Amino acid sequence: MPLPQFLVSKASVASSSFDAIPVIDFSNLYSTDSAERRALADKILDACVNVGFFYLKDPPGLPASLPYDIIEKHAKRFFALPQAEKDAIDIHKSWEDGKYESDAGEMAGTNVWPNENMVPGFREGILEYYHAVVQLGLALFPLFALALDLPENFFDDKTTRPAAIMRILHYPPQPEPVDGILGIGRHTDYECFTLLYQHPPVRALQVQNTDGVWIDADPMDGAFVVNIGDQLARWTNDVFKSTPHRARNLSGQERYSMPLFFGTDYDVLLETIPTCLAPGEKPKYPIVTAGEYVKSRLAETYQHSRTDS
Ligand SMILES: O=C(O)CCC(=O)C(=O)O
Ligand SMILES: [Fe+2]
Repeated sequence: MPLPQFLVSKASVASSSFDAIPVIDFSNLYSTDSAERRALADKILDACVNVGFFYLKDPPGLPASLPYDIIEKHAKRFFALPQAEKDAIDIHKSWEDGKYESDAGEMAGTNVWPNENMVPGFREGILEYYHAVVQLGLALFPLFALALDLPENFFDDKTTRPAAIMRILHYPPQPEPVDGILGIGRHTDYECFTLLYQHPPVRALQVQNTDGVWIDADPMDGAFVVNIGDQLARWTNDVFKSTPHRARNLSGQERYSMPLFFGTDYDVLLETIPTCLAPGEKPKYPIVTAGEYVKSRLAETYQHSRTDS
């Protein structure tokens, strides 16, 4: 059997660190034309190898008004509720060890919803949006596979009930540029990839390049931000970069965002994909299941709050 071709030799690896987040047009995401799919996968490969982030622009079937309306109609009303109402569904109270393995289907763990009378239509609106973005995320797996020189169906049997956890985040204006006090400090995501909606016009997200410089990833009309998480980095022996990022709201206005974190089924082994190893190169990471990995990272995150490291 021929040795798999080492993927990085095919990607165009940049000679210097990135200074902008690449924008990729996804209007032909559902194209069945193999040349168009290859061209899209090549752009994804380039972004994942060199940056670990890209803007996913103009996805079919997901109008920019959908997430916009979710924030305007639902999220703003939810965050404006009295603190006691929000405390009742605090994640520290609802998260229980082991719940991540729940067979609930689309959600990992049990969802806890605010009282319908307090935010009418919240649950229905959020679920409609959630399912639309899950469809979008599932359509990315075959393209990541293609980018990695794997059959497009490589992830199919690994994403039969994938982890797809959505958060709705509210960042009150941050008075001072002090890391770790408000906002999210420097971190990497721990699933395969994240699809992030940022509510315009507030700027807050920054991505750290390999020179340590923070590059702005501002909200862009009609575009989601996609970033590679640690699971895909492990799987690809760091050929795909899981790049540190942070969000600091220094705008003086309220900021809202909605990340959706996509992982594989929790029993899937994260073992190095052969196309990601140069001849003679050894895998960097011990093999663990996706579930063990996420569980250990979640435990870390919720024991300590997220702060700059
Ligand atoms: O709100 C943002 O822009 C980023 C959120 C984020 O990085 C995260 O939740 O992991
Ligand atoms: Fe993140």
